Amino acid sequence: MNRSQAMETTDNSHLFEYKGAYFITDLVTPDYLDSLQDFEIRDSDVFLVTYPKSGTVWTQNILNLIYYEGHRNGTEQVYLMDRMPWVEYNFRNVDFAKRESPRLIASHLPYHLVPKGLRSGRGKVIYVLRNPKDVLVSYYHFSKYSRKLEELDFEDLMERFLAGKVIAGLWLDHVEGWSTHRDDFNILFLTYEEMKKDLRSAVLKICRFVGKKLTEEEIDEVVDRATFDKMSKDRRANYENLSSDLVDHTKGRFLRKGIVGDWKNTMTVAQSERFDHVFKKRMQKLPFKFYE
Ligand SMILES: Nc1ncnc2c1ncn2[C@@H]1O[C@H](COP(=O)(O)OS(=O)(=O)O)[C@@H](OP(=O)(O)O)[C@H]1O
Repeated sequence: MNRSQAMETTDNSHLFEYKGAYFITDLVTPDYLDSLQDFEIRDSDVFLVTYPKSGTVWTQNILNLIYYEGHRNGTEQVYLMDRMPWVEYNFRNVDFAKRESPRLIASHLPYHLVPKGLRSGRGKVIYVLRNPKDVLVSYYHFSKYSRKLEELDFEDLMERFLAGKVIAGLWLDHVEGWSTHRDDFNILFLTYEEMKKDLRSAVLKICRFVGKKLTEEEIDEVVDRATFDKMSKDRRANYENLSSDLVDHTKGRFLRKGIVGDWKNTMTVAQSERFDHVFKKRMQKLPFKFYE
């Protein structure tokens, strides 16, 4: 496939298509995405992978609280985006090869575009997913304050979402891809909903998966600092230092509501039915269930 076939713009120029997924035009190039195939993976690397708006920043914070005592006890003032940068949206120009191990890295990449080393079982992946209707609603609010996305009314955005013409591509492809190729990776799946229901258990699951032994008090501290209220006020974790080239801080927040089932406050019955009509069949085959 040549470059012009691989890169097709959507109806808007804010995103471009690359090998079945969509990326923010201003923030990454196809050449850089190509180069990620050979990004060298270390056994100690931990990748947090999500479809956008599924709980990335939340889990980033949890991992940082687990790994860094200074983040946990509040003595270090390092922003999450610097501690755990995005591999494909490298807007802080991080030199990953020079970073000390263990490296914590975030990504929205579909399984087939991540570095080859990760696909052959090196490093660890934590994949967090969320009810796609809540993802859509969160994305809708995000697109209002992001300067890199087109602002659409809800109905139009929903059609784009159902067609997969949004960041990272079709939700079903992303989740299905990671789920069906789980055996290629050293991977832990978590849902946003289980994290909301029992954050402590989710933190313990993550600790076990990455091989970190924290004391009961340290676990309590991680859980406390990862709550929505605490994170909203924590400048290191709430993304309010994000450059105003990227977002208009007067129009929204990364930590918006942080609840399960907010789609019911936004979507009409007809919209929800339309969503189900397109998504339900493939969703039923997934090993994840969303009850709200
Ligand atoms: N601590 C905590 N508890 C509960 N929920 C939380 C928390 N931190 C972030 N969030 C919610 O996660 C949503 C943002 O998703 P992402 O961080 O994946 O966004 S992004 O892809 O990185 O842009 C966004 O969801 P919505 O509130 O529904 O918009 C955030 O509020």
